[in-house]
Amino acid sequence: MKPVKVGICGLGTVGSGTFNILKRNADRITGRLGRDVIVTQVGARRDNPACDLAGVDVTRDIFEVARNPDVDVVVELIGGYEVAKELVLMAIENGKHVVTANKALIAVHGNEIFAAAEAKGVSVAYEAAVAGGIPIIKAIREGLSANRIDHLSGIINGTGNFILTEMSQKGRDFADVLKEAQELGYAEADPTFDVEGIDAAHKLTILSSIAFGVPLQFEKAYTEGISKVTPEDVKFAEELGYRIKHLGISKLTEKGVELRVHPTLIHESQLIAKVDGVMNAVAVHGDAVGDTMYYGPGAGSEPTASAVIADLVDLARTFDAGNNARAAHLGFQADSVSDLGVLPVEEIETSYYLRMQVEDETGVMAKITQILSARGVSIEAMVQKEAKAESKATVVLLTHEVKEQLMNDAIAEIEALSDVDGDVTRIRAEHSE
Ligand SMILES: NC(=O)C1=CN([C@@H]2O[C@H](COP(=O)(O)OP(=O)(O)OC[C@H]3O[C@@H](n4cnc5c(N)ncnc54)[C@H](O)[C@@H]3O)[C@@H](O)[C@H]2O)C=CC1
Ligand SMILES: N[C@@H](CC=O)C(=O)O
Ligand code: NA
Repeated sequence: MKPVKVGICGLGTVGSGTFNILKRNADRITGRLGRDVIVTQVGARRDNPACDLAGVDVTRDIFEVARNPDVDVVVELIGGYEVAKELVLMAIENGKHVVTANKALIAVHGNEIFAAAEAKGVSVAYEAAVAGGIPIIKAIREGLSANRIDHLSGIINGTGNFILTEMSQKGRDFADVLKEAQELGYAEADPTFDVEGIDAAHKLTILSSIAFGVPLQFEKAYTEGISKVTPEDVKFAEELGYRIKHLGISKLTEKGVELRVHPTLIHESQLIAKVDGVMNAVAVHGDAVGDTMYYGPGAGSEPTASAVIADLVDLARTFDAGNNARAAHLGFQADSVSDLGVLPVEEIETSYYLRMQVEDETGVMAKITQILSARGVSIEAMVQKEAKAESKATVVLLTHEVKEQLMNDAIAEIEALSDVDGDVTRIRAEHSE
C-alpha cells in the first residue's frame, strides 16, 4: 500500500517528539497500520538539534506544507490561535486531513474548523489536545458511545499539577517549579495559560462537548487558576485530610452544563488526590458503564507525540472511506447537538474551604457560624490556630454543599464583620470525586 505522507508544522517540544517517534518506531507503526507513515516535509522556523533532518525536505514557510501535493496529513504543532487557524483552514481547503495538539485552537475556533473540514470531506483529529498522552478523546467519543454521560472531572493541566505537587510534597516555591516545568517542555508558550486555568478550560470545553453533545462554549467556562493557592492553604487542607488539586469539572444538569475550572479540595482517600506531578487523570461517569477513570502523562514531548501519532494512524485507516466512517468531530452528528447553555457559576452547588483571620476573642465564631447557618450552610470541619499577628487567630472551615450565590453572600457578610481581617480565602471542595 502507498505510504501515508505527513507534513509536520512546528518542530518544538511536540513536533520533535512526533518526528523522532515516527522514525524510531516506524516498524511498530507500519506493523499496526499495514502501510508506512513517512514525513515528506517539515515546516519550521529553525532546525531542532533533537531531530536528524538529513534527507528531509525542510521549509521555513509552514503554509508551503499546507499546499504541498506530496502531503496527505498536515500536523499542526505551532500552537497559538490565528496563524494556526489560517494554516489548518488552508490545509483543509487543499483537501488534507489535519492532526493538531492545539486545544486553544479547537476550543475557540473548533466549530468553524470542523464545519470547514466536514464540507471538504476531511477530518481534523485532536487527541493530543486534551490530557496529552491519555487517549481520552478516543475513550469518550468511541469507547463510551453507548452511554449517557452526565459527569466528568479531572486534572487536565500537567504544569499546574506538577507545581501543586512540588509545593505540597517538597515545599518548593511556585515560581521555581514553574521554571522547571517550562524547561521540561510542559508549559504553554505563555505559561499564564497553565497557571491561570485557561489551558484547562480549553480542554474541559472540548471534553464537555464530546461527552454531552453540546457546542464548544469556551467563553462561558468559569476559569480560576492556581496562582493564588498558598503553601498555608495546602498545609491546612492536609491537616483536614484533603489535597488541593486543580480540577476541571463538567456536569450535565437539566438547567444547563456546569463548566468550571478551579483549585479544589479532594479528600486524600480519593483516587484523583493521588495523581501527582505531570500526570493527568479524567473521571467520566456514564449511565451504562458507571464510573471510569483514565490516567497518564498530561504533557511532555513524547507522551504528547504518542497521541499525535495515534491520530495519524487512526486517520490513515479511513483515508478513503469519508467522514461517515470516522467518529464525528465533536462525538455527535450535527443534528444531535443540543443547544444547552452553560450554567452561571453562581448556580453551582459545592462544598467550600474557607480561611480567614479573626480577632482572637470569644463570640467571633458564633457570629460566623450564624451567618453561614442563616443560609443553610452547615460546617463539616473546623480548625482554629493562633495567627502570626498578636491577638489574632486563623480559622479554617470546611462546609457542606451550598449554592455558590449563597456562599458569595455569606462571605461578603463575614468580611464586613469588624472582627474579621481582610478577605476570606475560598476554595471549592468536592466530596464525591
Ligand atoms: N508541550 C506539551 O507538553 C504539549 C503541548 N501541546 C500543544 O502542542 C502545540 C505545540 O506545543 P510545543 O511543542 O510545546 O510548543 P513549542 O513552542 O515547543 O513548539 C512550537 C514550535 O513551532 C514553531 N513555530 C511557531 N510558529 C511558527 C511559524 N509561524 N512558522 C514556523 N514555525 C513556527 C516554534 O518556533 C516552535 O519551534 C501547542 O498547541 C501546545 O498547546 C499539547 C499537549 C502537550
Ligand atoms: N501546558 C500543558 C501541555 C499539555 O496540554 C500542560 O501543562 O498540561
Ligand atoms: Na489525549
